[in-house]
Amino acid sequence: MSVPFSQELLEAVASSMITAKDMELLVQDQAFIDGRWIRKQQTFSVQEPSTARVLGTVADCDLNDVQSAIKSAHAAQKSYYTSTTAAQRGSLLRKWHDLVIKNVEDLARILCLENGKTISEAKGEVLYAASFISWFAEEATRCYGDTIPSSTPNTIVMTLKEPVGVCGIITPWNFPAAMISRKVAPALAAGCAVVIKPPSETPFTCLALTKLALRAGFEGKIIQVCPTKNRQVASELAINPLVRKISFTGSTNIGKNLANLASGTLKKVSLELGGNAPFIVFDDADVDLAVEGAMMSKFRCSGQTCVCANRLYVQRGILNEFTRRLVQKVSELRLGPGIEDSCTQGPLINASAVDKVKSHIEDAVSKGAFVEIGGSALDFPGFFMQPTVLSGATTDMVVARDETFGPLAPIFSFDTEDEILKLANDTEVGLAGYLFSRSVGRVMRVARELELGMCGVNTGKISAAESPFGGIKESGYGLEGSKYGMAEYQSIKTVTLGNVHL
Ligand SMILES: NC(=O)c1ccc[n+]([C@@H]2O[C@H](COP(=O)([O-])OP(=O)(O)OC[C@H]3O[C@@H](n4cnc5c(N)ncnc54)[C@H](O)[C@@H]3O)[C@@H](O)[C@H]2O)c1
Ligand SMILES: O=CCCC(=O)O
Repeated sequence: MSVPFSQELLEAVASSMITAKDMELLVQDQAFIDGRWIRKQQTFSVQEPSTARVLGTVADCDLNDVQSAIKSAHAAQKSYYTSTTAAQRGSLLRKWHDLVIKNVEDLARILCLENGKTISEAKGEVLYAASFISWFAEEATRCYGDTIPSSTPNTIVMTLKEPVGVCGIITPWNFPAAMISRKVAPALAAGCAVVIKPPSETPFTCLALTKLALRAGFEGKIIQVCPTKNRQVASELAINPLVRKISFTGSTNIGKNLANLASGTLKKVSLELGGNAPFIVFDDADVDLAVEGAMMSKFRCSGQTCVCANRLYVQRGILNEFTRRLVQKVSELRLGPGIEDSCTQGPLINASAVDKVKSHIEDAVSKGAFVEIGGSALDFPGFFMQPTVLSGATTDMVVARDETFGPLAPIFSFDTEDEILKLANDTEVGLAGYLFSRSVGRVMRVARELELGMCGVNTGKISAAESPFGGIKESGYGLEGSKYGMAEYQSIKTVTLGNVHL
């Protein structure tokens, strides 16, 4: 873990603001409503997490803007669906995908600057975001209905899959590109129109993706983007009766709040909420693989992913060896501004994210945990927190219950399978989890008993366009990606064709 930053590196960062060339091509600071880019008097600023400077300002939409966007999307949605075939919608998505790939460097730069993740992670995220677009370009043409043997003579029962209508899309800052494309691509494939409220910390990536979608040929009113810092304005998406579906990714409390608001008009709702992932290493695991998995799962995006390992449980027989090797790997990380190629860990999103990690460390240490490596925030204008490993973590510590959402790996120990299942499931959320063991029997037993939506076995990498993504318990409901992802944006209509001999 190398700090402090060198003079060269600081200079590289100083010259890293979004350039005029990017501005012309992809950077956009206006809202997109009713097929037009709208400049607003009222704006809000976006901070660069690596320097705490203002990266730019963006239109701050008011209630009127959001209502106009919804009305316009509603007016346009039906004809979009009826005037396009599934193959045509797929083809538009493929063009969008190709433009995203063509612009991967610029998109990654914008994403890296506004989010802070390293440039290589940012490129990885843009490719990941693109993979959802191409996946749903294919799925568009595979939305089969059923014909059902009827219990009534001379009758055919069939089902039609139809778009739900206007979809409100609300996403978080930790994946500024992928969280948008994972929702917008299936919605457009199904024939819906979308009104997007991008995260106020990272709106530029969403606006750039929107520009590319328009270039690909999507009709302007099918995609509307309303950046706003005002939560009440954003919640109009959950309230307005013209919106028929709300798809939200973010924290559990806001998700519950939006679900309550959406119940007023009984909208279809998908919620991808917070996690508290257990990462379980049994004595019979391949330790190198487990350490590699922990590095990937814990330190991706500096620990700010919903599927990040939050609690590392290691069986006592390999506790010391695992801890030693993990600490060694963490010592090789390079913390610094994401835009600098050689850095492997970027800053956190803002000062309160750093404070949260610090408070989890302080609480754990006050209750007996030991800081094996890291432990401090950097005294630097950006929001840098050292990757940290704690040993001796126990269940009374805040880290056992709360999603840290930062680069903190607390190591707990356990002895038996029964004990670890109780510990792992002792949380109100159930998004992702990981387990490492060479025993197939154990893997199947434990994977079945874990209360999770997603379980990585002998791997820290579980996210992919083809894999169903979603949680259980208070991590929400609904699935994204995969063959199930389209259904979230469709309703099934049953058509009963009677007296077919007529
Ligand atoms: N399950 C998943 O797929 C998944 C993926 C990424 C992040 N997350 C979770 O998201 C959280 C981190 O993201 P965050 O801090 O941006 O979450 P957040 O809930 O604060 O914000 C998410 C989005 O909701 C908006 N928002 C906030 N209050 C709102 C309101 N009252 N009405 C309408 N919109 C509102 C925000 O502006 C942002 O766009 C973590 O808990 C993480 O686990 C979950
Ligand atoms: O933060 C949650 C989403 C990240 C992912 O898709 O793996």
